[in-house]
Amino acid sequence: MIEVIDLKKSFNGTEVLKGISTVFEKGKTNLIIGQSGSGKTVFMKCLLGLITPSSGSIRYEGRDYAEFSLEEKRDLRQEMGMVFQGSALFDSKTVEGNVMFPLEMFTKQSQEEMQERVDFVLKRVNLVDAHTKYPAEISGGMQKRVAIARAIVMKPKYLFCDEPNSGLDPKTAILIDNLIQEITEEYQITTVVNTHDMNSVMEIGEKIVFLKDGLKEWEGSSKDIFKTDNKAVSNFVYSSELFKKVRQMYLEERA
Ligand SMILES: Nc1ncnc2c1ncn2[C@@H]1O[C@H](COP(=O)(O)OP(=O)(O)OP(=O)(O)O)[C@@H](O)[C@H]1O
Repeated sequence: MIEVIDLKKSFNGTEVLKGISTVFEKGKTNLIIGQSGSGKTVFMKCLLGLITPSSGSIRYEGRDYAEFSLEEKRDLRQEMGMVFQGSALFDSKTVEGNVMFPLEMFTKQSQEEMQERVDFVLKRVNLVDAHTKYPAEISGGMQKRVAIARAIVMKPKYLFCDEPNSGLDPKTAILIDNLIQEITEEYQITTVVNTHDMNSVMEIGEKIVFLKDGLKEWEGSSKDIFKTDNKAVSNFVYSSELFKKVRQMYLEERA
């Protein structure tokens, strides 16, 4: 679980995060949405410990990050998996080499143990025949699966995904979303996803935090988002005619 309390961040006197408080529970897929420039990336980088907040606190399993020793910060970093926008795989390494990389870097496991773990996670993301292929030889959806396998190979407590669907067709995007949600639940990970994808909001939004101008404007689940009368969130989510119609049908069905 991650608790965020009155988080603020300024750059050169400009406040970008203006006091955000929220809770991300384990076993849940938590989404951060909001317009470009609303502070999503800065917020996620604070959660990852890559940016130091100006004030406020972030608690991991109840413990304030500011109180962690350097060693504890390093340990925490190893409990965090990350799926980057565009997958960020090493082109010169095979699928297997990419997934094994964190184990080689951060553990003292034997080759056999590492191989067993790599085989397990690749199977878990439904990639069984791609071990020796290079990223350029597989599809974007498969690359995403490799990125997810690499993110979970160290058995993380926390999983952060930055725009995991960017560049994918809608059907593949839904498969990737569902995979992230399944893994989150199965391994009881606290997952935070930064997304622009409204399909993701509807499909896997167990908890959605909507940021606007550096503030939490709204939070709730994908079900709540159908019913909300918050103008900012409905203007953002229902900016397309299709989603307006979906929402209308949902509300009519329940009238
Ligand atoms: N290192 C930095 N120095 C100064 N300003 C920054 C820095 N990083 C981000 N900002 C500013 O913080 C604001 C929020 O940026 P952020 O990247 O978090 O937005 P975002 O919601 O992730 O946008 P997008 O959806 O386009 O990725 C922007 O005005 C940005 O210019």
